Amino acid sequence: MATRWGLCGAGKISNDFSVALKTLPPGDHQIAVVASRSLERAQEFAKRHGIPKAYGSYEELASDPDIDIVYVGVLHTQHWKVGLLFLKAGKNVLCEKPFAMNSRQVQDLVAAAKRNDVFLMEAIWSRCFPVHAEVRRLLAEEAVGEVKLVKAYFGSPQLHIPRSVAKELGGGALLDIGVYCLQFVLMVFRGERPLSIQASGVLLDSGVDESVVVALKFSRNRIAFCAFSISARLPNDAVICGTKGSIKVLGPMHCPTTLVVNDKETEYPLPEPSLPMNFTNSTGLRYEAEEVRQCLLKGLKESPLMPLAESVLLTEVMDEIRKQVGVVFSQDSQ
Ligand SMILES: NC(=O)C1=CN([C@@H]2O[C@H](COP(=O)(O)OP(=O)(O)OC[C@H]3O[C@@H](n4cnc5c(N)ncnc54)[C@H](OP(=O)(O)O)[C@@H]3O)[C@@H](O)[C@H]2O)C=CC1
Ligand SMILES: O=C(O)[C@H](O)[C@H](O)[C@H](O)CO
Repeated sequence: MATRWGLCGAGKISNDFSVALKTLPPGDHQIAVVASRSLERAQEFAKRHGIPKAYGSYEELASDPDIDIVYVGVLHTQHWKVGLLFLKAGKNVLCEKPFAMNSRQVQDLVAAAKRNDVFLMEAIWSRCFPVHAEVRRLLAEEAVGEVKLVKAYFGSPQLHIPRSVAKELGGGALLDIGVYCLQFVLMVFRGERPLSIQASGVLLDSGVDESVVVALKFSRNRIAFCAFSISARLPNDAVICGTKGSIKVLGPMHCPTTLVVNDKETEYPLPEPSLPMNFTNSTGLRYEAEEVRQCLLKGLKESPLMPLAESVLLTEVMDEIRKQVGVVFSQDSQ
């Protein structure tokens, strides 16, 4: 029986998610419906992607009994509101990153999932990539000795994109792309809460972060350094430095296909898309979709690859960084 998906939002990432699912066996994944605030946009999207049903409201999607899980692909300013709508309707939810605008909103989502006994996962798709699985395997066998330092960069010039720069649209580097650097560090250090966080950043006139650097300290004298920017192009790689060698995830580290372990390079190629995509390596969204399917088949309520407790910690770390660099959203006082 195929996993039946309902898409919330008919935008860019939903387009890529739909195309990525087409690289998986149709007996395993089907997109049953797409919902948009605009029925016309939903119908156009459904026609382009061969989706049988289109709704002009998220509420209709929340009431549809014939879907197994909702993919939330709307702006992160909407994740909390629409996530609660679906969770309270008893729907399983895969919600795009960042989970929500702050840790209080994330905790509300987690509480609603537990209260309604449904599956919930933050779509940190990176963790489902074969490269990240290999990184976890190498770390488990201490292939580079004791890890002492982690570095993760992500710079993507996107000041021309409204949702990247407007505060009311959840703009800023941290929530959009810094989240990938920080999640990588937490993955390497197995979800440990950092002992200290030191952040420094520069803000746009809109009050969102343009570029940020962060130093994090962990137990046993381990440290991490992250830099992320929506104006500068950075190498976008991540490096794990141990006492016996190094592991390098080549850019784009958030959707990687190349791993270098002690100077030995291995490729993990992606399938080609059947339709145009909006973002880099988006057929890699297939990996998180399959992770979700496997979780649902096992009756799990969260993914071991991105546990809800780690999503809460990740957002708490981002809250602290925002506090230090001076980015405040309206959602922080609601
Ligand atoms: N995993 C990944 O690789 C990526 C993840 N993302 C994440 O996906 C989410 C969506 O990003 P993206 O697809 O680029 O966004 P889009 O600009 O394409 O918007 C997505 C949807 O959000 C809704 N929306 C857009 N603007 C507004 C607004 N002003 N007010 C209310 N709703 C609005 C619309 O839904 P509707 O159709 O219902 O009107 C739209 O279709 C973000 O949270 C982003 O972080 C983005 C890129 C890559
Ligand atoms: O998740 C992402 O990839 C981000 O939302 C950015 O919008 C962008 O795609 C990075 O280049």
